[in-house]
Amino acid sequence: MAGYNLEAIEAAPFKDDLDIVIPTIRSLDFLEQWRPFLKPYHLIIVQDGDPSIKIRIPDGYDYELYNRNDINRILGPRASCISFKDGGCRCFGFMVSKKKYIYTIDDDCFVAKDPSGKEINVIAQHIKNLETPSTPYYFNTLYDPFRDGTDFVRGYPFSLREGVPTAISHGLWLNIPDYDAPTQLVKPRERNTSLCRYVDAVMTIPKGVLYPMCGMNLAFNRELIGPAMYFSLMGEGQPISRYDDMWAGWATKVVCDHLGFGVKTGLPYLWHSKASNPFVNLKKEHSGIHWQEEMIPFFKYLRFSKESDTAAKCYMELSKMTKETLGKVDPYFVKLADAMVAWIEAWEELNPSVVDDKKKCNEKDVKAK
Ligand SMILES: O=c1ccn([C@@H]2O[C@H](COP(=O)(O)OP(=O)(O)O[C@H]3O[C@@H](CO)[C@H](O)[C@H]3O)[C@@H](O)[C@H]2O)c(=O)[nH]1
Ligand SMILES: [Mn+2]
Repeated sequence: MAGYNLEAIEAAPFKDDLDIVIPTIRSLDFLEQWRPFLKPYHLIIVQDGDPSIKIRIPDGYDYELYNRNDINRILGPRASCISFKDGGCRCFGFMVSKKKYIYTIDDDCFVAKDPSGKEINVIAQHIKNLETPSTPYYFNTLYDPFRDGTDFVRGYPFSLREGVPTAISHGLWLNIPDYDAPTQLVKPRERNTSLCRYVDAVMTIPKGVLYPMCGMNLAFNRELIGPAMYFSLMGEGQPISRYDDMWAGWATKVVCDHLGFGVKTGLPYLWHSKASNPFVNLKKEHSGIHWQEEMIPFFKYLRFSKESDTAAKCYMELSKMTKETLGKVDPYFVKLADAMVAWIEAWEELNPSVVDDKKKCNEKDVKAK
């Protein structure tokens, strides 16, 4: 793999460039097992539910902890855009981070082993995925050409071999797969534990193709796509749940396609341990199962204007399109569209440097002319 020193990426944990965001309603004992891999990093823990409950965080980790009182204090009226009693609250951690990369993981996920029995360093693999280009415009039949021991195949145009910057790295799961409730109900004992289901591949999701992004083993470049990584309004008071990450996945994919960024899926795997209750999940996600037949064509056919040249501008335009088109499906989408605006306004208030720098550059350009 020309030009990329995998050993350097493996060794350099990028600890000053990456925050780990964990949504939780439980204690964080799962971090004990992750210590060899996650301890060097700064954690942003978003405690959901009752803020008066004290959660236990294992010693030795460097972290900041936010509960609902903190979210309300920091965001004021805009706090209503952050889900309550739903794992989607994690996106608050994306907003308050100041780092280039985010890795987000659920608290029922553990270290998995690859077919050789070696423990998988999810951070090292995600960083490799994010630090090497994506190839969304032409499919490479040997999958990720930037991995050690592989390359572009014959017939791959040299004009496309530079690839594009990678914005998102979507990891997978052994043991409990991310199934929806109906599938869980008909296949209650299905486990992804046989090594033949360990697919040793990383691939770019082609431009124009959507995918079901799961939030439990996910990394992304905050500077490229952060403002669009809004885990939509779910949980208490909302008619839909367990679609927070799906919405974020569809939205970030269309924004990446528009801005020329890439999305990869595949390695790394982790071990998902907790099968949530399929009957509870059915109640939570039934609207999503119905509405996704409308949401997916909406994302598939939408087009951004050329003026939308940043993730934040795309997201503001997406909010308008959501209200106009999906608002006819259900009033929930009108509320969601407003929440999307509040999210961007809050993001820009907490992250002024990027927005202001862009404005200053533009003003300088104008003066120079
Ligand atoms: O009200 C809540 C519920 C959960 N959390 C935290 O969010 C994650 C995920 O919770 P859990 O593992 O119980 O949920 P799953 O049924 O496995 O589904 C989630 O995992 C993915 C799909 O499998 C997707 O991320 C979710 O749909 C944990 O860290 C909980 O502590 C919460 O903050 N608030
Ligand atoms: Mn889970």
